[in-house]
Amino acid sequence: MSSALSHWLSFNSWWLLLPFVMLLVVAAFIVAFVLLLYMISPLISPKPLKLNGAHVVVTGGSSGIGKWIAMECYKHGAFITLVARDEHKLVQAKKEVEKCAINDKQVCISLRDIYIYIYIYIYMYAQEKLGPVDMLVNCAGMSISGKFEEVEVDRFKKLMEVNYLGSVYPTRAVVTTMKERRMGRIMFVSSQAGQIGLFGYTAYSPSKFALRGLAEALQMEMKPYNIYVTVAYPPDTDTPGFAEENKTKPLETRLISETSGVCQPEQVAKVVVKDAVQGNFTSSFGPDGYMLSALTCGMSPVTSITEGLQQIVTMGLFRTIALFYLGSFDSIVRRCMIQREQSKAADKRE
Ligand SMILES: NC(=O)C1=CN([C@@H]2O[C@H](COP(=O)(O)OP(=O)(O)OC[C@H]3O[C@@H](n4cnc5c(N)ncnc54)[C@H](OP(=O)(O)O)[C@@H]3O)[C@@H](O)[C@H]2O)C=CC1
Ligand SMILES: CCCCCCCCCCCCCCCC(=O)[C@@H](N)CO
Repeated sequence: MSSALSHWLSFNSWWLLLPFVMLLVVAAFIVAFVLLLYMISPLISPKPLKLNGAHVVVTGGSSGIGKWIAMECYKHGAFITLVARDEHKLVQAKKEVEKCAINDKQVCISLRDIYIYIYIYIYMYAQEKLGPVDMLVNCAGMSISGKFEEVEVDRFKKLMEVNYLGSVYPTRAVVTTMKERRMGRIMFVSSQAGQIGLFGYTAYSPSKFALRGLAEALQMEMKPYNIYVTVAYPPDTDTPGFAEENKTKPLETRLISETSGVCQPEQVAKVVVKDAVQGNFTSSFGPDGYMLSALTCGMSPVTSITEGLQQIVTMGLFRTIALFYLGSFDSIVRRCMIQREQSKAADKRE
C-alpha cells in the first residue's frame, strides 16, 4: 500500500502542484520587477542642459573658480552674468570672459552685489537683459581658518552669512521662474572641507556642510520640475582666495589638506560645468575626491546606475582606506603639537 502511495505521489501530485508553483514563480517575478523599478527610478539620468544660448549667472564670478566657471560656460556659447562686490575686479573679469566668446551674439554683463538682501532686484535686472536664468552657480565664498578658540565669534557668523546665506538668497531669486519654465540647474560650490571636518576649519567646514543639506532638500523639491542641483567639492585650488587663506592658515590645516593636492581652477571649472550640465548631484575631483564622495554619499540622490553601483561596491573598501587617512591626520596634529611645545620650551630657555 505504502509503495503504491509513494508511486502515486511521485507521478501524479507533481502535476497537481504545478499551477501553484507557476503562480509562485510569477509572483516572485512581479515582486522582483517592482523592486527593480523602485531601485532604478531615482537612477534615471536627466537630459543634459544646452549651454549654447543659455543664461548662466555666476556669483563670485570676478575671481578664482567662479571666473573660470564663467569662462568655461562662455566657451560653450552661454550668456553670462557675473555677480561680485569689487567693481574693478568685475571689469577685469568681464574682459577675460569676453575673450572666450565663440560667436558675436554672446553677452557678458557684471553686477555689483553690495546689498545682499536685494538679490531679487538684481536678478530681475539680469533677466530683463539676458532672459530667464538657465543655470545659477553659487560660487561666492571665503575661508577663515584658525584654532577654534582663536577664531573670533563673529567670524563664525560671517562665514555662515557669506558661504551659506550667500547661496540661499540668489537661489531664492531664481527658483520661481525655473519652476514655471520646468527647467534649470543650480550649483553650490562647497569644498572637500564640506565632506570632512578638518583641524583649523571649525568656522569654515560647517558653512560648507550646510550647503549639502540645503542642496539635498532642494533637489527633492525641484526634481519634479526638471531642475537639477549640483554640489561641487573641490580640494585646495590655486586662486587669489587660496593665496589669501594661506597667509594665516595653521600648519596642521595645510599639511592635512595637502593630502589631496592643489588643483588648477580651470580644471575644477571644466569638471563642475560638465557635471552641472549633466545634472549630476555630486561633483568631485581627483582620486581622493572620488573616494570621499563615494564614502560620504549617505542619502544624497544618484543620477546614474553606474554611480549607484560604484557606491554600493566601494563603500566598505573606502571606509577601510579612510581609517588610515584619519590615523595619519591624527599623527600630523600630534607631531605639530609636540614641535610647538618643544620650540616654546627652547624659547623659554634662551
Ligand atoms: N580655492 C580653494 O582652495 C577652494 C575654494 N572653494 C570655494 O570656492 C569658492 C571660490 O573660491 P576662490 O575662487 O578660491 O575665491 P576667490 O577669493 O578667488 O574669489 C571669491 C569670489 O567671491 C566673491 N565674493 C567674496 N565674498 C563675497 C560676498 N560677501 N558677496 C559677494 N561676492 C563675494 C569675490 O568677489 P568680491 O570680493 O569682489 O565680492 C570673488 O569674486 C568659495 O566658495 C570657496 O570657499 C572650495 C574649495 C577649495
Ligand atoms: C577614502 C577616504 C579618502 C579621504 C581623503 C581625505 C582628503 C582630505 C583633504 C581635505 C582637503 C580640504 C581642502 C579644503 C579646501 C578649501 O576649501 C579651502 N582651501 C578654501 O579656501
